[in-house]
Amino acid sequence: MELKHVNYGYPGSENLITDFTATVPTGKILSIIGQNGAGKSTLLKLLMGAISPSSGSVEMDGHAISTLSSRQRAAKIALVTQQHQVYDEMTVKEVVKTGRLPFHSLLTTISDEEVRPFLETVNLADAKDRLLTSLSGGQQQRVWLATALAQEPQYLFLDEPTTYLDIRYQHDLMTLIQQLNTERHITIVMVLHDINQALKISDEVWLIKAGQLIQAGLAETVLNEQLLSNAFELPIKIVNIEKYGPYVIQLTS
Ligand SMILES: Nc1ncnc2c1ncn2[C@@H]1O[C@H](COP(=O)(O)OP(=O)(O)OP(=O)(O)O)[C@@H](O)[C@H]1O
Repeated sequence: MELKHVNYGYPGSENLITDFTATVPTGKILSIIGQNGAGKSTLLKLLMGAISPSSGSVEMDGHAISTLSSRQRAAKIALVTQQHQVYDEMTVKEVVKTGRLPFHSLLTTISDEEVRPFLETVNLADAKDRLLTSLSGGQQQRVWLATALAQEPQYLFLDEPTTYLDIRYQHDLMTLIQQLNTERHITIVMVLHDINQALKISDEVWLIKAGQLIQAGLAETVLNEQLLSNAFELPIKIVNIEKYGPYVIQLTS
């Protein structure tokens, strides 16, 4: 999947994404890093085909993403975001069944058996009959992940997946994401605010600033003091912690 010379501005706004060219590494974990408002979520929307570039192209397997129907896109790409539709009256298993809709015409034809493996993957099989709203924030996040996995995607996009999660859930989620990548060969694209998490989990990083790519490449190469200080306009130092590796610290008091 790649972006070629992409420009994009929201209707009525100035251009936001500027001449953006980069390739999503197939089968790897990619993190997009940059300041609030830099355009990270907009890049995910462009990659998903949810919005179209004003110029340039977004391609998957050599074809413009815009040529695929929304059902075809949903069978290849799944997204987990913080902005959820309201499903007040739905049980956990019913929510996960919505992830199977690219393969069915009606929700009612999807059996409980069909969604069980996805609930098991996120350790929520026992909660299948509970109302979504009765679960904690961290559990609900896992329901959304199960729903995305039910799409059996080649690409899994996660927009700030660790927001609202405690450090235990964050750790469990990152472990699960790594498993999905290594065992199911799902290409992962994540927007992350925690640079240390990105450094630990990502194969590659896109570092962006004001809608432009500063640098794309291997995580440990891109996440260096100079480029991070430039992207965030803050003094940043990277220290080496024994038995852990590089750790990014921000030097303002
Ligand atoms: N639907 C929209 N209509 C108009 N402007 C938008 C829309 N969505 C986002 N923007 C604007 O585009 C810019 C980039 O937004 P985007 O959500 O892509 O940034 P981001 O890097 O993901 O930010 P954050 O880290 O805060 O989530 C922001 O200035 C935002 O206000």
